[in-house]
Amino acid sequence: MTVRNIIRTIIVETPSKPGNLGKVTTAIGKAGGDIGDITTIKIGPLSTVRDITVHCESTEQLDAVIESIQSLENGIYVHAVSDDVLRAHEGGKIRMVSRMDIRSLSDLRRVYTPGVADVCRVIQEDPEKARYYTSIGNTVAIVTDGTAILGLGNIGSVAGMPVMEGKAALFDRFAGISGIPILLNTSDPDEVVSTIKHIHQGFGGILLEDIGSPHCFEIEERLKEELPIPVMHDDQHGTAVVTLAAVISACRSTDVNLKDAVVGQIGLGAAGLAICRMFMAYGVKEMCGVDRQEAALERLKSYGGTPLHSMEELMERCDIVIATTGVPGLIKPEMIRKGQVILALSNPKPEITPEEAVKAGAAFAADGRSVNNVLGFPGIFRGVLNAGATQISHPMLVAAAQAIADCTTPGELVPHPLDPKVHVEVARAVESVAEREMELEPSI
Ligand SMILES: NC(=O)C1=CN([C@@H]2O[C@H](COP(=O)(O)OP(=O)(O)OC[C@H]3O[C@@H](n4cnc5c(N)ncnc54)[C@H](O)[C@@H]3O)[C@@H](O)[C@H]2O)C=CC1
Ligand SMILES: CC(=O)C(=O)O
Ligand SMILES: [Mg+2]
Repeated sequence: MTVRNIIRTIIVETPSKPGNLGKVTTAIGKAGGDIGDITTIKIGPLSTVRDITVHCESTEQLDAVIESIQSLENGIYVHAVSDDVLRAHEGGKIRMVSRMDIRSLSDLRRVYTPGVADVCRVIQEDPEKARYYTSIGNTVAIVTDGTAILGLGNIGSVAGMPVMEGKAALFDRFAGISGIPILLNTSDPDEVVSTIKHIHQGFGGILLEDIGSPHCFEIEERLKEELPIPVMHDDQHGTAVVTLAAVISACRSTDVNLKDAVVGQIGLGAAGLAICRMFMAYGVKEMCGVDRQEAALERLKSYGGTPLHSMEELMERCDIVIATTGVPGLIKPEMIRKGQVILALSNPKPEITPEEAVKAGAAFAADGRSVNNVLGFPGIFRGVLNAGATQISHPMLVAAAQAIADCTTPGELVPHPLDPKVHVEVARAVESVAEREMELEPSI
């Protein structure tokens, strides 16, 4: 499938006669545009106005689509072109809402003063009760320092807020969890750790997001050690879980034994290194990697992986190739070996489109739209919060990957993210491992 990141709504007026909408849709298709929704806005005796959502590969293609419609003439007009994605973000994507109806004075006194004071006292006497009488146990901080926002780089945490709001929306939609974005204006590990430590008690868990490497590794490790609540850097472990699930499915379909396959990782940053660690822990014997930074190669080596000298060598040697570099178009079609599995996961644009990879001979190919950590993090946090676990462990992550793979229909690499079953199954798998671990090592 071609990557069509430009989504616009074109407002088109046509004469109210049969056949005119067909002319417009044909004109859009001829210029290479892909049609999404069509909504009729007005039907008059003489003319009809419709909103037509069009997905394009580039602004040049969008211009060609508009030109193609306009050239139809004979009463067919483009009135306006609006940017749906920007429009959808007007006012932000999330807000805090009350779970209580406040209609009477007695409601007010129950929700707020004086009634609330009794609840404060109950929690003061037994802080554990905050889990029952506040939203803390169902709230996760989504913390970024803005240094690795998608593949856009260090654009700052305010510019990254739309991503954090997106994660919060997904937490709510798929797991019923309140996600609260926290935008840091420091990426110094000491300051980040200290800031999160000072605010952690308002949250049931901490999701670190789009924090660049290598400082993300130290920040996560220290927070995991020092905080009594689950902490997970999603770009590391959420991505590794979903990638492992996708590769398990690909191996099932191609009759390849994953543990015997040679797996190559291009880009050994937050996502890439965690993917390597996850695959090696799963039992992959030969895990190769490349990165343009020597220190990243050293890190791979320290975990038992094999650093290679070039991407060409990796492409030549590996059966399964995963890329998380943030560099669009990095993998050229001529580098692909017949029968390879190619997961080019960078957002918003992959290292190679699945369409190009399959055309070049890949047996399976996917990008970051389908193999995306959205399949993991909502259920992972639902599971640990349900269990009251204080850590997210490696066995929980493997169980999450297995649950995702088990929800995948044959022929697909991963389930559809809107399939509610996948999030429920991930939560169930994580919760049951968490409970087992807590039985073995109950916290004091
Ligand atoms: N599909 C998904 O669920 C996810 C996708 N990603 C994507 O992965 C990409 C990387 O994200 P992070 O790991 O968080 O960033 P990062 O900045 O921690 O890592 C990027 C790594 O790629 C390396 N790199 C850059 N250009 C390279 C090249 N030409 N050859 C070899 N190595 C190169 C860098 O040196 C760095 O080590 C982003 O585009 C992000 O959108 C990240 C997390 C989840
Ligand atoms: C999906 C995601 O977390 C990323 O691209 O950074
Ligand atoms: Mg991310």
